Amino acid sequence: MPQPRVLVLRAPGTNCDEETAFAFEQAGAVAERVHVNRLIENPALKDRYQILCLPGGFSYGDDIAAGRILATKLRQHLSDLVDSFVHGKGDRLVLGICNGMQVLMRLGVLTEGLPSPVDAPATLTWNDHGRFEDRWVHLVVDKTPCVFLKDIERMYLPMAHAEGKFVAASDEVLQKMQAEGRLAIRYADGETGGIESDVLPFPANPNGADANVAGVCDATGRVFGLMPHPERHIEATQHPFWTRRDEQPEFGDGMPMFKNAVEWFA
Ligand SMILES: NC(=O)CC[C@H](N)C(=O)O
Repeated sequence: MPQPRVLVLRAPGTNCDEETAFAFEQAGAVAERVHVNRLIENPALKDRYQILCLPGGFSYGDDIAAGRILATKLRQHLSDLVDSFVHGKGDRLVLGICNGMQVLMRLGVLTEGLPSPVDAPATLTWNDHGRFEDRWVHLVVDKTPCVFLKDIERMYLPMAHAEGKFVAASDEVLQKMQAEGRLAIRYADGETGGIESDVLPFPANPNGADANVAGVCDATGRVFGLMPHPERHIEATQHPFWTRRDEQPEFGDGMPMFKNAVEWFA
């Protein structure tokens, strides 16, 4: 099987790049962590990679708004890189995890093609309770073209964010995203495993996100951002109750996402 090469983009304040590169490597890819300044010095580096991954963390200290500065830096200095992964020949993938999703949202690549009644069709803002929240959440996958979520129905993953509440600018935006399968993954109730209301009460929906949205993709399904951390649950023993399970699954719930990305290039 061809081994895709992953560009794991680092910036000051990134703190999940090692785990994310490790997850891709475990899934069979070749992953390299590259600082954004190295790419600005040598933009041709981008041609070595098939997957662009923006990992979690606090790039530039979450100053102004989480993801804002790195997104501006990418737009100002590396728009060719972004364009080649997002559009190009349509033969590359983009994944943003947590702070990476925040960057992709600020760049606008996850909301392309949507009506924009205000300055953006949708955004990520502060959790309803106004605090950083760090714990595990139940997730359900919608019918979606998202390459990373192929054949995945549910996941149990850690979340760790303060600015993770997905908000759409209008019902029209939400409806169009839903119709296109772009509201790819949502928070679900831990007891029932379902989504019983438009906005599930806390703690099932940890931030008050519209339609319980935890991650969205573009219309092609090749560009995906999610707030929870799949790279933190790639091994069965990372599950908080692993010692109480009768049988251990082969992998943690996050692993199939990385494998799907690798297999897309097969
Ligand atoms: N885990 C992360 O990527 C941190 C998310 C982000 N900077 C926030 O707190 O909103």
